[in-house]
Amino acid sequence: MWIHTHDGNRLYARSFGDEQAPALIFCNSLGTDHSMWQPQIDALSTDYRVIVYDTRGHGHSSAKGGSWTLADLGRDVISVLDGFNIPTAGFCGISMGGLTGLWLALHHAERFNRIIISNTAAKIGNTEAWSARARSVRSEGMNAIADSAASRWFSDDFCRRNAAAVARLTEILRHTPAEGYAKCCEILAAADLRPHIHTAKSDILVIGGTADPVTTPDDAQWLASTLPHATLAVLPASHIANIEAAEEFNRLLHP
Ligand SMILES: O=C(O)CC1=CCC(=O)O1
Repeated sequence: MWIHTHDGNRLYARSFGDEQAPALIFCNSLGTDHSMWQPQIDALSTDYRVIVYDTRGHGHSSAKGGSWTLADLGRDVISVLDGFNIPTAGFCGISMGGLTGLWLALHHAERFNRIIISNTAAKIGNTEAWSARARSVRSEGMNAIADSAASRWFSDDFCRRNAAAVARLTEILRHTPAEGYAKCCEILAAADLRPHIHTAKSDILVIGGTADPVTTPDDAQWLASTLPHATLAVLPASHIANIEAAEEFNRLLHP
């Protein structure tokens, strides 16, 4: 299904499972697409209506307009729910998708009956590095960033044992439109929810990865101790914990 956003973009979205089942919407990380949630689609769509979509600028979704903000990513989630006529849902987002979940907890808490944020932080990385990455993909293309992705996303051991799965995800990054990726880097350069998250009213499950070099276990710990209503789970994984520790991740979502 195509979802039209408030600012003229078009999002590619899919629904799996019984339309009457409780809805759970997933929000992907930078440089990936909806297919990163295949382990969750497989495990959860028997009991949930699983909604996945490609974040703007990624996969089949468009990358129109001037600069974007974290609010645009959050409003896109609401547009997807509205497009499927879903009044309330669970939300699960990873990395940039997790930061989007924090924004939703602050601005649209009434639409979510649970919020799960994985491998994320209230401020991911630093502003200058994201601006430099945006400049680099615009001028050099996606190859360099794709060649180095596996070491940011997965542990060495997981890469050795799961070369095909790792290659699949890094090829998605290689084929992500540079402009869409760059615009999302600029969102991350500007987004900083550290001053605000103490006001969040939602119950939030924070998932970290023991070996995550991007959003570290300390970031997860800080989130869990600063959010007023949070639970922390740290999985044996690097940054893309929903794939590297898929079984444990699914157990947290479907206790
Ligand atoms: O640098 C990466 O590729 C990891 C990452 C940072 C934010 C995000 O969504 O993914």
